[in-house]
Amino acid sequence: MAAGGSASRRTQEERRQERLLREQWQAARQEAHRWEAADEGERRVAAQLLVLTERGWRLLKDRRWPGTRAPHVGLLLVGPGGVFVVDVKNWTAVPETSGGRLAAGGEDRDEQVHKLLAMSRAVEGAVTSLGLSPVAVQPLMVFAGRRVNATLGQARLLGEHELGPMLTREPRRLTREGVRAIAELLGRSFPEYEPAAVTMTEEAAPPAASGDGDDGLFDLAGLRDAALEEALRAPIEQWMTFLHPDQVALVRRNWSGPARISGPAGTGKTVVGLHRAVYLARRTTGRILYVTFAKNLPRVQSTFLTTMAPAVAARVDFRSLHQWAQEFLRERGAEVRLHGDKAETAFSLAWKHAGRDSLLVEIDPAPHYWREEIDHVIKGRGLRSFAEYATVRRVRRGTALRRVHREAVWSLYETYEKLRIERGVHDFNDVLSLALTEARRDGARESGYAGVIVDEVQDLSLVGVRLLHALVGDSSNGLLLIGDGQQAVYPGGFRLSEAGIDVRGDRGQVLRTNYRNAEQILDTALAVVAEDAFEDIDGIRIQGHRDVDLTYRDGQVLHGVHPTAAAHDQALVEALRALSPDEQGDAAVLCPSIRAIGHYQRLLTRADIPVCLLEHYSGHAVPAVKLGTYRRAKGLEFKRVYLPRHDESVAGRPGPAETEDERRQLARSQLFVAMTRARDVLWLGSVRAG
Ligand SMILES: Nc1ncnc2c1ncn2[C@@H]1O[C@H](COP(=O)(O)OP(=O)(O)OP(=O)(O)O)[C@@H](O)[C@H]1O
Repeated sequence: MAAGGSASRRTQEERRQERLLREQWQAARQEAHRWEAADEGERRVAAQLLVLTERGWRLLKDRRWPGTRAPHVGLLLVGPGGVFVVDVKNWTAVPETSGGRLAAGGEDRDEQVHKLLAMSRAVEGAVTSLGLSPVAVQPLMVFAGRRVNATLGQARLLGEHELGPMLTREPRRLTREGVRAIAELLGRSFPEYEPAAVTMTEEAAPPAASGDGDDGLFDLAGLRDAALEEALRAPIEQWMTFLHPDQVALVRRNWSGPARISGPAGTGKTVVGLHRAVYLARRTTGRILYVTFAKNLPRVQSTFLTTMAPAVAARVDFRSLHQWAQEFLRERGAEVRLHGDKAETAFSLAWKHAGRDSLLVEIDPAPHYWREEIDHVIKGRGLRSFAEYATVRRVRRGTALRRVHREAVWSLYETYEKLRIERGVHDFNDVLSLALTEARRDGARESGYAGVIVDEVQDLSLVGVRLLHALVGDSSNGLLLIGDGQQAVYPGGFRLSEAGIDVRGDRGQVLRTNYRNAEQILDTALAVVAEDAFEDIDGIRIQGHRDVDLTYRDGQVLHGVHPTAAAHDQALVEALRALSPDEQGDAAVLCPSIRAIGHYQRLLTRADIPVCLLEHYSGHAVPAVKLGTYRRAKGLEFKRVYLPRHDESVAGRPGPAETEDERRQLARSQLFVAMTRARDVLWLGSVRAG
């Protein structure tokens, strides 16, 4: 019954929309018919755009571009889907795109695209003062009497048939008020060419479109379906369209070589990175690589970019560094035998032969610390000889090692390598080193990437950064590194100069306004790392307690100390149960270790609270509480964040290890990252000691 009822409501709504559109189309045809400067094809295209003006869009005709000798540019269209700079073509020859150029009838017509792009850039510049990102400005060439749907770099090419439905399907990014403000600004910036340029013809008779079928390629059914979908679609998030003007300036910046954007947590670094990816994808015909260290983040970021700019999404590759490196090696036919477990076994044996009875146990008896030393210091930095290791600055490894200790580490490393090679397997570091060798063999021009953007760069190894640099070299706008040394969640580190990357002067930019966290939350998080000065990847030392500008938002930090672990867990369950399903979907429980994840997954499942592990999260709304480690939460954010037993990982552990301070500092950085994922509510659970 219910389904039948909704089907008939849908049919009624379809009919209503169709009637409305037909009326609007006929009125628009009559108005367009009176445009003197246009021929019949252009009038039909104009009529389609006039239909949109009945649906919340504003059309600015015959605009002049002041201060240039460029001819007038035709139409500017502003609507819920953004700003479109429109050039209508009524060519007798069929438009073709090949080799990234526009042609028709065997003649190159690419200069037409260049003119349109130049105008589009002028429009992008004009709307910067309103904080409108270039992603919301699109050059559009429309072909009267044709069916076309293509992109050529930044320009979209649409036929008369596709125009109305495609524009109606654009993501909803501007409100009615936004459309009005932008149209007014553009009206002032690009005045009408000449008041007389668009005049009425003498003959004001209605054209032959009064229902006798002469609708050209007007796709009534397509537009009807798009209009029905539009009513159901929620607007996309504000940050996908509007930025701070300083952020827009970074998105549009022309850098003569590698560049870096840094800034404390929540200052919009990733947001700038995503807009920049779209900007570069539109400026070039090449591919853009967007890389992070974390495995789950690329999926989430790809979802965001697809929502922001569906037309270029397929040209931006979101990858984790290791995933990308493996694909790269496979494509080149290079053999990779990555086998984490067998490599781990090789290390365990190496520890037995060359570690557990060595001097190293004086410093730390746990093999894990020495595994990290090999991974992050020796192999992560691509060290080849003991001479190099003997003198290397061990960035973010505060525990001092004397020469005898370094000799013992080197002997452990050599034993591990021998056993690993005997087993015929590679570890994660080997994958990056092999890829670096391949990339250097090919040279930057062969990589096919017009731009590489690295997010959370502080988590990469030196070899990883060298690899990504090798893909684009020092080309203009080639490499953009985004990150914040304070949020390093892995041991070890490097300086950019060691990778041969120079970001001095205007190529190093800092963002300072936090848009994410309520003040109380940020204060609580900063208190954790207040004493931990750190060295950023540009080699500059920064105090733990940084000055950050806050955008006003109210929030809460709830700290509960419970007498027992069971009472603590019960309090967590009750806090999550009190949330509505939507609120649960915007909440995350974060833990320092994988073991703790298992515990809380069982706890929440038993309490019938839906759970989505962060490793399966893709950025789409899911009505379930997210659950993952602090490391997995990197780069993400949630309205509510729950940190059970949050103080235990940063508390000291019993035992003599000299590495304890270093470990605790790393644990504080991880806790800081976890806390700064919270926008509105940060729940901190503790179990009373003793
Ligand atoms: N100009 C802006 N206006 C409003 N909100 C913004 C703006 N820029 C960014 N934001 C919001 O700020 C939040 C943080 O942005 P983003 O994730 O890019 O920060 P980040 O610096 O990469 O953070 P982190 O280093 O902690 O991962 C996001 O919710 C984003 O929506």
